[in-house]
Amino acid sequence: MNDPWKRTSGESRRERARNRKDTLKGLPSQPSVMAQAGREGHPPGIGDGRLVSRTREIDDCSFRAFLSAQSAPRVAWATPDGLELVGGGAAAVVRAEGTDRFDTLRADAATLFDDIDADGPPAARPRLLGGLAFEADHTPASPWEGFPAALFVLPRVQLTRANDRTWLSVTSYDTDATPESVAERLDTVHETIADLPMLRPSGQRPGIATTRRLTTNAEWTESVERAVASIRNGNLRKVVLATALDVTLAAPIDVPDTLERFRRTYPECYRFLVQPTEERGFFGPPPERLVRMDGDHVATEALAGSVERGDTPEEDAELARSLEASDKLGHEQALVTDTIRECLAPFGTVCVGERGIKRLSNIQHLRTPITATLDDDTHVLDLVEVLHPTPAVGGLPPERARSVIRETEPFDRGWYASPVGWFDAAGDGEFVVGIRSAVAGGDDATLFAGDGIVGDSDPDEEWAELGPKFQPVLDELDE
Ligand SMILES: C=C(O[C@@H]1C=C(C(=O)O)C=C[C@H]1O)C(=O)O
Repeated sequence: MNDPWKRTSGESRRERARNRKDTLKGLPSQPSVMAQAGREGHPPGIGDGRLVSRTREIDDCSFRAFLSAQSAPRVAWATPDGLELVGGGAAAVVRAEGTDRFDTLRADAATLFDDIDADGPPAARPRLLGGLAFEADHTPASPWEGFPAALFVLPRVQLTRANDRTWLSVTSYDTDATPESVAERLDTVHETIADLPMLRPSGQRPGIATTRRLTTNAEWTESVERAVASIRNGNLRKVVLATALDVTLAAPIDVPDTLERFRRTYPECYRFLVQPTEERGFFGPPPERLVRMDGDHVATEALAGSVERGDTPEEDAELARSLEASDKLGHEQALVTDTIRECLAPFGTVCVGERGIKRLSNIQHLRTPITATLDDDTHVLDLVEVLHPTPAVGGLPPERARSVIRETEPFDRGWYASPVGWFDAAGDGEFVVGIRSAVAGGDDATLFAGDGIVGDSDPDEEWAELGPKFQPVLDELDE
């Protein structure tokens, strides 16, 4: 039988979306596209709504104040090269569970974006923002309540900042959405923006009452030794083992404020927030791009292998040299580069750049830039699906590493180390790897940090390497 989810040669993305949509109409399952702009209790089903988005350029304003004023779902996205998005409420939510979660996302997004009516510049075009859990069979238990296996939000109201310009967008997905009604709502929201204070980050950190490592030093040592033995006897080549840190805060966390402070402390990193409910948000300043797709151009990177920063420029350079000279770290990082190249090869021509150093405020990593030119019509989710998890956060062989992770880690990774980002109606988008991150709300935060383990890893050295990976979020929680 013809499988409507698989691409047949010569079929364009638009045709594929149509075919999938036809298939979806016949499916008895719960619709995963929920329109939430309309009257309560009567969301239009898949394909019933119409996506209408209106955008206008506005004077710059405080994105932090805007984000704070929004009710959940709330999303934020900022790139080191200057694109910033913050959104609140949902015109629509696309969610998916299980092993076919990427198929569901692509199909439902195609339905949502079909027949789209949007004005405004490309920077402010409608995007679905969100992410996925590390594992497809993820179930949202504590601390991940509200986070399904995949969730993307098309914000009802959104601010966009790019090239020193700012836009406000209002979007609706409803049976009776008209350009006029959405434009009217844009007027109303614009008036409220004018009243927002120009908030700077307060510098007021919540403070830490208690911390609890979910893996003890002894357990870590045992896990690393077991992984090393597995690697030495040839069952495994690399596995990234993570640890979690439960933090009880002295006062409730202000996530928008925390996020804003990363702008100054980690300017070379991305910043993101995915907050499906009022209770908890997943956020952080990750340094690592999973993939960016713009038309037929793809950019990604292999980031792995770490060393601390030095106190002086000389010490810093010396540490960088030791990173570049280390056979162990070079091997650990080369596995990531080779795997990414192999994953992308079926999609087009891959070009692996020269390995260098990525310096963050508190750590340095080996980094190889990788680009590709696509042969064919591709959706960024196709690339996310083949790349996640790269051996920078999973391991090799992928399935064996995943089962080692599941058997070893005494906590749920949830969305940690997972793809977080956005995609648009054309299937373009950008995703980071959700590391240097935490899930937090009220007085609780859970932070995550992981390390690549290879045949000559030393448990104590790897344990010491976890500290700098908790540090970005931990520093912002501590008074
Ligand atoms: C897994 C993490 O980071 C990853 C692991 C690295 C390593 O093992 O050296 C370096 C960068 C990241 O790819 C993390 O920060 O939690």
